[in-house]
Amino acid sequence: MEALDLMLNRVSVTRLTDPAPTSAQLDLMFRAALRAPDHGQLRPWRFLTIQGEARERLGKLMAESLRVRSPEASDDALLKARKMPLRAPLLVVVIARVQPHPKVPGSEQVLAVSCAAHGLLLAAHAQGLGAVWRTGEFSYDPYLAKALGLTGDEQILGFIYIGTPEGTLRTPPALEPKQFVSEWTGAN
Ligand SMILES: Cc1cc2nc3c(=O)[nH]c(=O)nc-3n(C[C@H](O)[C@H](O)[C@H](O)COP(=O)(O)O)c2cc1C
Repeated sequence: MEALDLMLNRVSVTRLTDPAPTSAQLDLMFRAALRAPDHGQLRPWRFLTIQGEARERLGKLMAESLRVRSPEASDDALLKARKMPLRAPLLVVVIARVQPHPKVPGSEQVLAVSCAAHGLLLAAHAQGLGAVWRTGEFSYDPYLAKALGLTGDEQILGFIYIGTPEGTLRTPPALEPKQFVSEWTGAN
């Protein structure tokens, strides 16, 4: 696939099914992620892959974390939480590990990890896989972060759901650059 075709046409895919990416496909996705721009080459990222039965364990943890956060959560809400990770054959948890640095503020480190997540999405699309970046309440849940082994300087930037697209891909929305871009000349 041409690089520009990829960048112009990537869309998120929410309806995902088996098969999961192969380990060779995943390897390429992570290699693309690791090419993210990275001020100071701090490599401020870490990723967890979760597939197969581990998704059920993650769903159990999500339901537990919801119960801890909202003891009044309904059975329906708990069941929904439990099933969330089953929406794709494989999930990548994107984790930012912000470290103190004299020249690179934490916000820039988070931006670098966010670029890495975009690299994952692009490399998934380039290989005919489908992927979608989700956050939601569980990305910010300290109980879940701890259960997943995150330390105090780490944060979840998202769960990337990856699999085989079910059905045809959406047409990307046509946005006009001129709505967002203007030239600054410095004159006047
Ligand atoms: C940081 C971040 C968090 C997101 N979280 C969610 C989410 O929790 N649920 C969701 O449906 N979309 C979420 N999205 C948006 C989708 O990933 C996707 O970009 C959006 O649906 C537009 O689709 P497109 O990528 O095909 O343009 C998130 C995007 C970003 C960048």
